[in-house]
Amino acid sequence: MSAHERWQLRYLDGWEASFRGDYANADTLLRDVIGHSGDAVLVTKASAMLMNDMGSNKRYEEAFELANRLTADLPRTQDKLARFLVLFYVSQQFRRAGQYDLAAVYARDMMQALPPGETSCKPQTMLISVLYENHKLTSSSPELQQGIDACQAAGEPVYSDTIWLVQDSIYLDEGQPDKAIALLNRIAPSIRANPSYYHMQDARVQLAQAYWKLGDDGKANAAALAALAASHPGDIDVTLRDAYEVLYRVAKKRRNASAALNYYEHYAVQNLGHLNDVSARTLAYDVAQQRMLAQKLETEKLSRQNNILRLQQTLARKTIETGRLYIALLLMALASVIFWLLRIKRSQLHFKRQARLDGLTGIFNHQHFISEAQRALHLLERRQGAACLVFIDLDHFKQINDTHGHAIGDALLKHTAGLCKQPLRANDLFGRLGGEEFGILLLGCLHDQGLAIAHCIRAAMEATPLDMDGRAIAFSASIGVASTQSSGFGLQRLCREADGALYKAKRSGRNRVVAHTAHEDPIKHLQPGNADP
Ligand SMILES: Nc1nc2c(ncn2[C@@H]2O[C@H](COP(=O)(O)OP(=O)(O)OP(=O)(O)O)[C@@H](O)[C@H]2O)c(=O)[nH]1
Repeated sequence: MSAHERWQLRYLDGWEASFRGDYANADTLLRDVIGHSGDAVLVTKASAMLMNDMGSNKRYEEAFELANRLTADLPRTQDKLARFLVLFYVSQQFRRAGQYDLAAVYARDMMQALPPGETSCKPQTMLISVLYENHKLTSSSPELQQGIDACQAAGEPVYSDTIWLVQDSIYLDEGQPDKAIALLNRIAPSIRANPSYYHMQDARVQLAQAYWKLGDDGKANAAALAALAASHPGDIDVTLRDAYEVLYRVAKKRRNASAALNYYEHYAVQNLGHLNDVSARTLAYDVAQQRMLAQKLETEKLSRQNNILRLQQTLARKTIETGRLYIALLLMALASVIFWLLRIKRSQLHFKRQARLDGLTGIFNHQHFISEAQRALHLLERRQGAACLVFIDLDHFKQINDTHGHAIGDALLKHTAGLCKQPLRANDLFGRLGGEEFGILLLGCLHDQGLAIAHCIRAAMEATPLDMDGRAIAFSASIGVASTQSSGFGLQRLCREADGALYKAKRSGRNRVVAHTAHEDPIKHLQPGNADP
């Protein structure tokens, strides 16, 4: 057998044990199925069976709690047979507790989805029992005949007998004992053919009651005694109570006081037992309902707490998200501030650089050249280095301007700057001192080296006229040189002496280099191309 088949068999064993009245064994088997089979349908069927057994064993509280669980699970119970069983036993359970409206609802539910092989016989029988106990039937109610027809058509004689016995009780309640006897006689063969302890007892007691009402004390007595004889010792039930009542009344009528007292005592015991049972069932139902309500309230409380927790979590998440958003915004703001600061810094640097440079030639302007030269000389002095200051002034530049125009003059200034740069090293300083005058500070350069560079520049100018659309514009420059070796590191002095040398170069005929010398007659006019010794 497969695992499923083994559990199915275990459930059937439980059912059989229950049917036999072996409730202890049935309890074990059914609980095993409920706890371990893992089969939802079997679990539902076994639970319904267990609940019915509990009811039969007067374990009402457990039975009602199980009933509540089963009814709560009903919407999820899809299997038709399992659902049918649950409804059947639950309806019976609620009827026992006097909850007739609920019991009727479940009995009617049974008819809505009949499982294969089932008819409306059982649900109708259940409904008739409920309606009868709720005093909602008369002997002419159509439900009775409809139920009997359904059960006869379905071949369910036990259930037909149940309905007939209900009808018989109604005849007795309505004061029609002759009809009750006639009906009992009519159904007696069926009851005998399908013996059920409860039906037999019901039939005997109802017969006793009917004969008593008709005044046939002998037959009433005999029927009641037959019911007692068939009962189990210690049984407490409503039929025995009714049987003792008939016996008591007959004995009393016969003025048999001791028998009457004896039967009355039995009657009282049965009646008390019955009443106790009824109140136990009602109480158990109430307790189960209260527990369910308490559980519901607890569940609602937990669910409310869960909702609060969920809301708190959502709030915390939102707070984190908002925090992240703020951080992101802050970072973005910071990034844009940094970006703008960098841009500002860049343009500041650009403007600063622009402010240091000469707009036409791109070399240092006068002011920057002087400040840089000062700084460099200061450093050089500490290192005991040497430098040469070279002043260059274009010759007759006014004339060039006048002859060729101011634009050509500008182009020549740029051309001059380009030529001057050629022999310079990276750390040499070069600036435009104004108009057509340029200054160069040759760093790390001895007097002779400076002179050689100055010659080189002058020669380059002479040899490289400005080319303007094929027109060669010749030009020259006069150059004055001063060296730290003879003039010291003071810029002012250096400038003065370089300027003096330049002046001498101009005065001695231009296009030449003159070096400042410390001798009394330092001026030596150098012819173009000749170096100052
Ligand atoms: N094109 C142009 N001319 C300028 C600029 N700055 C000054 N000049 C001109 O340069 C000329 C300088 O003339 P001067 O100081 O008389 O000197 P020079 O004509 O070179 O004569 P010497 O220096 O004695 O040889 C003036 O005509 C100025 O207008 C400039 O940026 N561009």
